[in-house]
Amino acid sequence: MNTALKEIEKSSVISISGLSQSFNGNSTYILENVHLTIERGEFYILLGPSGCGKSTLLSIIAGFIKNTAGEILVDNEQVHKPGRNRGVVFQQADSALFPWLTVKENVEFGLKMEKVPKTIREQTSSSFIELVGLKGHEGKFPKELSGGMKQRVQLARVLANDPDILLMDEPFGALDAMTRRTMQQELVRIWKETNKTIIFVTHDIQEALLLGQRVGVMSVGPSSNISTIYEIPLAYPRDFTDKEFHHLYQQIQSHFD
Ligand SMILES: Nc1ncnc2c1ncn2[C@@H]1O[C@H](COP(=O)(O)OP(=O)(O)OP(=O)(O)O)[C@@H](O)[C@H]1O
Repeated sequence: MNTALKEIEKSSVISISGLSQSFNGNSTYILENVHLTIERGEFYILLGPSGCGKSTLLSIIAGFIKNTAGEILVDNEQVHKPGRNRGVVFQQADSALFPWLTVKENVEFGLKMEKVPKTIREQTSSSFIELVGLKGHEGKFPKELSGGMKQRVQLARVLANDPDILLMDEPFGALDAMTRRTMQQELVRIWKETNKTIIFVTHDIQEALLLGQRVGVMSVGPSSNISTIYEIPLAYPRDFTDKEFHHLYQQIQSHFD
């Protein structure tokens, strides 16, 4: 391997090569020959039509699913199970949060499992509850919260475990348009404040362009892979009425026409 390539591999936090996936011994691959390199601190979008395999790819990176073929390295180690360096945020906060625990208890759950002392748990939950904008709601139960607030709790709980990488699977897909827009703005702020690496799955081109530094467009399945990668040169906060935004939107849309 040449020196330049070695340098890229060293700085990349995720490196996927020749990855393929089928289920139940089926000869049809859902994902076929996927290559992907993600840099530390990057905000990367996986964009593709429904059913192309976005969630499957994210679950492989999370270590929930073992890939059928190819190689996946996170922090230069082969992935074969979930790890503390990866935190997952799901679309449905309702199934991710514990309904019998308060906001504070939900956020502290992982730390409690790790036997982190109470005072540190409290300091950590308090700072992440503040970061996601839920100060004053610590004692509420999930059923007392709106959809957007529940997603904030899920995010605070994942951040409290301090993973380097956030894997987000259409986290705002179930929210109304206004809440979704607020959450997108908040996520960019939180990403900037925490320097996390984010891989964010969506099928919404506007969302992809509002959030990502790079957008990996997945082809229609089966045998899907990342067909084109767009570098998004727009500064944050992004404006979807911007001319360049509109131009990029149309370029990406043309993959699905
Ligand atoms: N555990 C599984 N067993 C069998 N097939 C599966 C399994 N998980 C996913 N699939 C199939 O793999 C394909 C990709 O599914 P996946 O959920 O990854 O797509 P997606 O792009 O995330 O879709 P959406 O945007 O609708 O959530 C689908 O055809 C799905 O039926």
